[in-house]
Amino acid sequence: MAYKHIKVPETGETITVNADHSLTVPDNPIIPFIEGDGIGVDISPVMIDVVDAAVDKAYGGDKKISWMEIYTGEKAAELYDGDWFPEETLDAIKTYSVAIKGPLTTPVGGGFRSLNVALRQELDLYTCQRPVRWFEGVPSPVKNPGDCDMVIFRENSEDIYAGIEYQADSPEAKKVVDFLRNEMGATKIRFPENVGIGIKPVSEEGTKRLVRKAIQYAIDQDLPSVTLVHKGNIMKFTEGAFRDWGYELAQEEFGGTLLDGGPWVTMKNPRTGSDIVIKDVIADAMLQQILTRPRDYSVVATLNLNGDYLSDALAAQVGGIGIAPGANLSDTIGVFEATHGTAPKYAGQDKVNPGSLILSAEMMLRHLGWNEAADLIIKGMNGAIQDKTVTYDFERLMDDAKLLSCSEFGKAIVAKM
Ligand SMILES: NC(=O)C1=CN([C@@H]2O[C@H](COP(=O)(O)OP(=O)(O)OC[C@H]3O[C@@H](n4cnc5c(N)ncnc54)[C@H](OP(=O)(O)O)[C@@H]3O)[C@@H](O)[C@H]2O)C=CC1
Ligand SMILES: O=C(O)CCC(=O)C(=O)O
Ligand SMILES: [Mg+2]
Repeated sequence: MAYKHIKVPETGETITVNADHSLTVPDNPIIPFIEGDGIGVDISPVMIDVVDAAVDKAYGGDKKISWMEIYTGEKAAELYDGDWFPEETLDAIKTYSVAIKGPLTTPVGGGFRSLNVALRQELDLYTCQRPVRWFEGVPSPVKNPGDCDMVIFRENSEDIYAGIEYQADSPEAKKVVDFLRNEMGATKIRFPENVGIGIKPVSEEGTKRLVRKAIQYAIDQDLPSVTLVHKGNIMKFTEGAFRDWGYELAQEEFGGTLLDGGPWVTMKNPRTGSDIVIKDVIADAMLQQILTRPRDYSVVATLNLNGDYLSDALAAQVGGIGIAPGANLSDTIGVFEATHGTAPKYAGQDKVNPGSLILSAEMMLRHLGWNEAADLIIKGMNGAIQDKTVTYDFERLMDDAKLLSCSEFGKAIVAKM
């Protein structure tokens, strides 16, 4: 395909997705990357260097990634005459099936809607998978950070992130308010004359496909529980329905049965025979449970906004969003990205922790089946942290640590592979 600004590497092949959604990965796959805004310029090149070193060391030159830059955000706006979200970026991700991205800026209160959310929606990347684990030696605000070992499955395509919102005083908001009051009998809009309105769609299909992924992950990794996190006591037909559909799915598709009359469900792992409990926790209680009883939680399935909050809260428990990775997944496409944003005050200073994006790449390598290279990244990360050669975010909380720049930390990881 001829692109306007994307340069397809001269060497490299396309990853193919098979009918059963498995991947056929050539030894020299083309992988598109978005550098990202803000600190993207710092962390993306370091991620690429670390991944290249891990792949080279693991396979002695038999495998190699051909990186292909694609554009969204500020760099796209410059290249594509003000188009922040070029169509050919989406085309490239669809063609090459696996991509990785740096963070993208979203203005608050007005301006364009999130490009990150738009990517997830346009490509139907309905699962946001964010593992939360502690690396020995990483400074943490809690006493036993190692007790926190969870994987968040955040629904990534629905909820208030759908962006159906009407500004206060706009004709649209007035129309919706009139409809709600006059046709739906809504009497509890406290200030109907001057109110912004947001709509929160949550569907059975959207919920079940996410919870299915979470339960399947618990089966594949032989984990003891899946916790549905919701605010269903207040938002009964959206968050409450999420819980009910989750329990329903566990029974209908995974042979689960009610535990002591319900609502919790228990099921056998069909692979290992061990018990998996499907349980639920209301979202506010969950935010204290993760601090007081983290060992009770393993896989977490939740809605979009709860998942956003939980991701950063859990990341803080194991050392911060400097090492919080993630993947956005559809059934056929994977776009890997850090949990953090563009941290604009640090942009271009070669200062921040590239760990989140590097660990997102580590997830990407496992997605490709390149586990040997992924293992080397973990080994390198562990080694650099144990040597106390770290970026500012860890150094400021550690005794006797050596402060490294973003790029130096990447080199320290490579040296420890
Ligand atoms: N997926 C994406 O692309 C995301 C994009 N965003 C966007 O990013 C922009 C900025 O958002 P903001 O709320 O400030 O959140 P950020 O995650 O960008 O930054 C918040 C704070 O987190 C810490 N931090 C972030 N990244 C790193 C890192 N790599 N290493 C070390 N510390 C880090 C810094 O803490 P400290 O000050 O303590 O050093 C930073 O000030 C917004 O436009 C937002 O919409 C936000 C989240 C995700
Ligand atoms: O899109 C954004 O700007 C923020 C997204 C975000 O916070 C997240 O995905 O965790
Ligand atoms: Mg977030």
